[in-house]
Amino acid sequence: MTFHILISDPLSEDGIYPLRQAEGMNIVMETNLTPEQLENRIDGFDALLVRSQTQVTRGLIERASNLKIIGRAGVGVDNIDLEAATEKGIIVVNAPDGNTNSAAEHTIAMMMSLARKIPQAFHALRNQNWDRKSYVGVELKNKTLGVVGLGRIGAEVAVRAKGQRMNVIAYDPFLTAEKAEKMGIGYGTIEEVLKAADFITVHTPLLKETHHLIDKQAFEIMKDGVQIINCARGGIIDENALYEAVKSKKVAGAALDVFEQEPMIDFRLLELPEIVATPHLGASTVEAQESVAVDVSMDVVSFLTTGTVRNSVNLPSVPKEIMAKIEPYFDLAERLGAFLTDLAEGTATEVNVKYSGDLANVEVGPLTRNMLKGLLKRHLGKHVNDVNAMYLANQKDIVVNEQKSTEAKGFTNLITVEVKTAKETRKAAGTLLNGQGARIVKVDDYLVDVVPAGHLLFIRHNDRPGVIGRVGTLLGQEDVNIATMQVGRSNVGGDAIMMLTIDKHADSSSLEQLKELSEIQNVTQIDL
Ligand SMILES: NC(=O)c1ccc[n+]([C@@H]2O[C@H](COP(=O)([O-])OP(=O)(O)OC[C@H]3O[C@@H](n4cnc5c(N)ncnc54)[C@H](O)[C@@H]3O)[C@@H](O)[C@H]2O)c1
Ligand SMILES: O=C(O)CC[C@@H](O)C(=O)O
Repeated sequence: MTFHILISDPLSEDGIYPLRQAEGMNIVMETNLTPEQLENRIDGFDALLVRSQTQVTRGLIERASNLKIIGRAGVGVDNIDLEAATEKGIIVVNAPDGNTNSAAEHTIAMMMSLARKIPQAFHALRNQNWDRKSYVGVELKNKTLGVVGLGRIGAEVAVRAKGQRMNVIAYDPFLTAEKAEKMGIGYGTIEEVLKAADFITVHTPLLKETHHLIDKQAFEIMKDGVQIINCARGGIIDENALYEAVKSKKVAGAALDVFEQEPMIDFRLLELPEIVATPHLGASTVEAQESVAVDVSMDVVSFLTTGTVRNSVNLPSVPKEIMAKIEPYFDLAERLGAFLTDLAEGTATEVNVKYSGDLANVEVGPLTRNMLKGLLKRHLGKHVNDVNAMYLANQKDIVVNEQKSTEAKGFTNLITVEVKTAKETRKAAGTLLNGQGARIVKVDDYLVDVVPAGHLLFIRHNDRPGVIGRVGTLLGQEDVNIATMQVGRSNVGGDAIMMLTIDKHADSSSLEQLKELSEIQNVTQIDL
């Protein structure tokens, strides 16, 4: 089998070694495509690898009929329409750690350039202007650095700033007093940080909540003569507000690596002598580029060949040791979902899944997603997968509830799925028998023992003598061979069920004839 991989932004050749080395990978590197050319090119590719330049829009995703995975060689995924990818069942992976050090070093380099006006002085010197008066800087020592967003990069910047003997104060919604104390830094609300700092550096992702986090009001509460660094994402700082704040001398200087519109940046900003800038170079080191490309290439190979990834953005990652425990149940969960979608009449409105016994102590989200995949696939088609199953269930207004219990009714593990539709509520439970594979052990309130595979007939009937014989005879006449049969009843002469495994799919006329037999209430065929 060959997988087709398109790389649309420049990636380190050493970094894509895991892709080159893996078998069956057809790698196409086209890094100069316009958005229109990319839309025309994408169809047929299984994987797309990008950095921050390629805009992976809904339009592009819609044209990618075969795309399974998008790899972002870097951290920020704001250039990828995550909702559109999730909707289409495309997994998005990134490389969250590979460029942390480079971005932190770049931030410090930018802060020092700003403090000592190095780019401006160099520019003057290049123009043969030996000017020492205009470029008097300030020391970092004993100044306060305000860090907004103390994640991977923010924390590395804080550590390095302390090395410059700066006082560091940070704001991050997840920053605790213990963590701040351990790092030897102060912490406060965003307002407290903005008020206290001589230098401010932002390290949040660009989200709805962080868009223009630093706006006109934010500048107003800062110290006069504050200096600002943005090596995170354009858009966190409102560029118009920054322009005005620099013009009015409220802000003494700003160092920008990222811009609201890249590469078409607002060049007005660069006309201000107080601003130093680089063209999104935070991660542009040999080491970072190799590292992020290796990370993302490894995840792409792993996903295409084994279906597992380490750094998914739109699918919760499950630790390896937990995955090893739950993976054997994936197939059972999916088959239970498929079984119930055939068994229950009407459209599902609520699905309740109960995990019992051994499964009560593990992360079961991936099992629920597999069950939903089985449940939805019948009606929504093959594109339903682990990535979009929960999303699609929400979209279809299906309420999904998970429950756990240590009590498994004599089984070591049990998955019970109850599906409610407008017409009825149906239930099935399955278990994984040690060494013998999966079994459905209960349908509604009847105990059974059926391998959840192949063609099944579930028949409800009145418990009367001769019904089983008539069903067997009719199926024989229709050339449908019965492989196994289970029977059960609520009480003598009451409601009863038959669960048959048959060797081939029974055609609709055979099913109609079965339904017409006396004492038969209902016949459902299930193909697993
Ligand atoms: N310039 C570059 O080339 C470059 C390179 C790498 C990363 N980045 C960017 O740097 C940023 C940080 O990356 P990271 O790897 O440290 O991410 P991260 O996820 O480790 O850290 C982000 C932090 O921001 C915090 N945060 C979220 N909303 C916040 C808010 N409203 N106020 C304060 N804090 C908030 C989060 O809690 C988290 O701790 C991202 O935007 C990333 O895209 C840029
Ligand atoms: O691709 C790049 O060089 C930028 C990467 C950086 O912005 C990131 O978010 O990881």
